[in-house]
Amino acid sequence: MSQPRPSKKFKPVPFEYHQEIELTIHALSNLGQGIGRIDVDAEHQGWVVFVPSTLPGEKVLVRIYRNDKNCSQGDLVKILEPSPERVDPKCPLFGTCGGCQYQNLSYDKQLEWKTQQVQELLKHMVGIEFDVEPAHPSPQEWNYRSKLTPHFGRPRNGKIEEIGFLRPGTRQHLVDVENCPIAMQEINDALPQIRAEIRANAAKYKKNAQVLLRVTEGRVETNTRTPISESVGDLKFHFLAGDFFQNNPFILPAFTDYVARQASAGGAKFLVDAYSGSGLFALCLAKNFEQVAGVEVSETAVDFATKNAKLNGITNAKFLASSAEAIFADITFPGDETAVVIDPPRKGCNQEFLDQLFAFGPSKVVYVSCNPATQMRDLNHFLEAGYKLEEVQPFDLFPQTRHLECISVLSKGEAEPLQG
Ligand SMILES: C[S@@+](CC[C@H](N)C(=O)[O-])C[C@H]1O[C@@H](n2cnc3c(N)ncnc32)[C@H](O)[C@@H]1O
Repeated sequence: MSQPRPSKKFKPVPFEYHQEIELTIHALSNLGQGIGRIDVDAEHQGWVVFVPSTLPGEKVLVRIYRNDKNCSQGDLVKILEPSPERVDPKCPLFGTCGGCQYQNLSYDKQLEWKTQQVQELLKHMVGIEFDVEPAHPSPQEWNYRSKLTPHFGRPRNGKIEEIGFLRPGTRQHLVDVENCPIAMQEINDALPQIRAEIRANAAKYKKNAQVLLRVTEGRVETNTRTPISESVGDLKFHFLAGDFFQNNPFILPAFTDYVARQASAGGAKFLVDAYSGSGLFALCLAKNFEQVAGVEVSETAVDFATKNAKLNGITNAKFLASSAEAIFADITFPGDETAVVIDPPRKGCNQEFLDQLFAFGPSKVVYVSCNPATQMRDLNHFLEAGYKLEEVQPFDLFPQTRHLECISVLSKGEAEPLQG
């Protein structure tokens, strides 16, 4: 058998290509990989090695495939001493499919690591030691996702091959996914027929594509332009199947209740919901405020938010189609009596938005984020502008994966104790 050869770019320091080393894993990275440190030689002491599918406390045999400037990357060859927290993954594709990173870790430990990850980001990116609240668990650990978007490549020799998700660490290699244990049962029931239809219509696809499967009222919708609905507590939301809506419905009542409790704790009379989508926070929180304004860039989402207010009999909320960067131009609420909920896309807030927000000067800010790293970057600006960090509460909207939502609560001046 011929020996595997490195690419021309391979840098053979400090390890040779496919060198096997024993390593003890001590932490998880924010990409969900195990992190180990090893003293390689006098020049490379405490050298960091990243290894997917490994857990803290485990002793493992690793095969190195890349050396970077400050660290190396390896593949797991063998677990020499497993962690007591290791569990059997539910999905036979775990480790091959890039969708989940933590199926091999008990759920309690997943939550602990997510909490610790936020704590460490606060230390390293904001420079503060802060007691993060324990991550709020999802009531459902499996079959929770109401949306799945499997990808597929354009046909080769007239045939569509894999329909699924990227392999870990690649941008083009797909793994075929027939069933996904984190997707709702409705999605898994619909998948075989949808996959068969894609393959039967292969000639239609000239480029790489993806298919949407979105659960609504016990069925699956695939047309991104079809209006669908979802209930959160006693409110009903309509939105286009392809537009943004949080995709773990089981945790949403606790998630929105937390935001409501925090936003109203300081006694603000008015609420601004920036990046408001189809009105989730604005409408769930409206009963706690005299007036509410939502701002959102997607005109269809604003139309739905306006209709959702009417549908739920809410009369004190209005929605504006505008970029959040120009959000306060049309807001007449007094800043010191206003709470602001911010829920931006993964890239976080830009400076233009933050400058405007600080000039408006809300008494309270509840910052909801699906990307704690950009949230921590932004928190530095809040602290510089005189806001105080009151509480940081991760919510696990994405069990079995490295993802989480993180809520940071900020107030202007002195923090007031929470009621109730
Ligand atoms: C993470 S989603 C949150 C939506 C809503 N808060 C929810 O939970 O359903 C972010 C939203 O920001 C909107 N968005 C993106 N860039 C924006 C911008 N510059 N100004 C206003 N809204 C923006 C997107 O259309 C999307 O609806």
